[in-house]
Amino acid sequence: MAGPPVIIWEHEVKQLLRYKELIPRLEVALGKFSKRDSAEVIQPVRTTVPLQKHSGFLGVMPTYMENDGVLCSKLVCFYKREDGSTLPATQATVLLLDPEYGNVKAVMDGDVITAMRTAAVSAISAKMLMPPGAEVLAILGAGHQALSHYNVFTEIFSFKEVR
Ligand SMILES: NC(=O)C1=CN([C@@H]2O[C@H](COP(=O)(O)OP(=O)(O)OC[C@H]3O[C@@H](n4cnc5c(N)ncnc54)[C@H](OP(=O)(O)O)[C@@H]3O)[C@@H](O)[C@H]2O)C=CC1
Ligand SMILES: O=C([O-])C1=[NH+]CCC1
Repeated sequence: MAGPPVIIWEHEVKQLLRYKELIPRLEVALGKFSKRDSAEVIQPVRTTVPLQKHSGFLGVMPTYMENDGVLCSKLVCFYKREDGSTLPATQATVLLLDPEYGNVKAVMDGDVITAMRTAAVSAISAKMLMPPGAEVLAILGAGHQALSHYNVFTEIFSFKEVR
């Protein structure tokens, strides 16, 4: 069981996560969530702690998948930044725990996970809702989410133009 947690740094997460594997896994996880079966997924609504002095929030996002033996939580801080600020708008960490013993098995950089997971679920919903023959992808903003959405949408769909 125990032993120190593995630390998975940002560059390692980047190497390990691929949309072509992430999307099918998320589709399965979303399907399990929709079943409302607590042995499949327990995922309470995110708890947020206001960081008023810093115009931000800490979000705590736990999930337990009993049948898959997965217990984890994301911790994400997000902020309203001043115009022109170079500080990150969000910073996230994901903890993986052993559900039987409760020890932390892995501490993962959550920034790439946040960027890719969020874009991947947008792509999954677009697969279902996008009109066939859509030719133009429009993205508002040009930050982290814009880039990850650009990456996944251009990887799995064919657009003539991106605005
Ligand atoms: N649902 C989820 O799971 C997640 C949601 N988010 C949300 O997604 C959003 C983007 O996050 P992220 O990409 O990390 O943030 P970034 O700070 O990397 O990017 C934000 C972008 O929005 C632009 N922007 C800000 N204000 C305006 C405005 N008034 N009009 C037009 N553009 C504007 C910024 O432009 P400029 O740089 O010029 O200021 C920047 O390009 C945030 O609201 C965040 O909370 C993020 C992660 C996960
Ligand atoms: O779910 C998430 O990771 C976030 N929601 C808003 C900012 C980050």
